[in-house]
Amino acid sequence: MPLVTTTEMFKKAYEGGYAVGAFNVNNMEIVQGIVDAAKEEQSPLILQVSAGARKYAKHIYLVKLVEAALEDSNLPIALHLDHGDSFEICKDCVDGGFTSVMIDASHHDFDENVKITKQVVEYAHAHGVVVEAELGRLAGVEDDVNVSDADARFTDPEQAAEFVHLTGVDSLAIAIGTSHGAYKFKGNPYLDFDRLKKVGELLPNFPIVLHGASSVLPEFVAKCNEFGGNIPGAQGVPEEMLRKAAQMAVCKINIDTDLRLAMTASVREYLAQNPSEFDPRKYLGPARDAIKGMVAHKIKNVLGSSNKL
Ligand SMILES: O=C(CO)COP(=O)(O)O
Ligand SMILES: O=C[C@H](O)COP(=O)(O)O
Ligand SMILES: [Zn+2]
Ligand SMILES: [Zn+2]
Repeated sequence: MPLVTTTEMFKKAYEGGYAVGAFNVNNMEIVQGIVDAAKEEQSPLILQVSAGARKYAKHIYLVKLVEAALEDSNLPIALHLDHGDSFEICKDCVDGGFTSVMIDASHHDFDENVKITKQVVEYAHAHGVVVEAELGRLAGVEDDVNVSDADARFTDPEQAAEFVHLTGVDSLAIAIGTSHGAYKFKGNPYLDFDRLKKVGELLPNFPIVLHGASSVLPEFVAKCNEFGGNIPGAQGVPEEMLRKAAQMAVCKINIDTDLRLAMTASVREYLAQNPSEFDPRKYLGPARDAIKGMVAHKIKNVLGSSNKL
């Protein structure tokens, strides 16, 4: 089966009250762990690549890994650019075989965001590629995504509706309280579900995307800290809230931090317990298994996308 766009996936997810997981990929073990889990669960899948991933692994290696995953799994897989910050990077990915791109011009003002997004939509649609955009700002800190808490702004529902109509975008990432990384909430977790509901009412049948949706699973944080790590006070989005969002207008749930934590916890544990081992396959194998287990859990118990091919 060739790569697919997200159009059909989102239509089914919207109607079925579940979400499709979009997992960030950076190397072979991560791709294999995710795809093996999706295969076991017979789930549709979005594999997404950030600018940082393209810098780390090179575009061509990631595309070839995903092509291998397609052949190996026979699943409907979309290959998506995560947080493209310019027309040029989106064009590069459209030309380079992706079936979906995100133009994140949310750091610009509304009119400029509309203008850049429209330009990407025009080019992508002419090449059979779908487009995700972002309105509102998420808080959080990661390599190529760095917005201070003070900058974070929740999405205005009326503006979201206007933005979608003006740009012709296929899906929209909104800010309702999630953030990137492992430190999402200082106190009790809170997501603005009334805002999400309003967006859903103003944009019927339109797929919404939730970024910063890792739940920062306590077992992985504890394992990292037990075996020499130092990530105190990490906190993610409770899985109960993700389930609720998936039943509403959210059709795509982005997960990266949980992959990083699963992998790092496993590598730390293995190396601490086997100090004389130095064969990378010995610690990357279990790390791949840890990713597979975590992703299978998400698909089955959180996203609800098992057996939805
Ligand atoms: O939104 C993300 C990628 O775009 C990932 O979010 P997390 O940091 O919560 O995994
Ligand atoms: O949203 C950001 C993703 O987690 C990707 O992070 P990255 O830019 O460090 O690859
Ligand atoms: Zn953004
Ligand atoms: Zn994101």
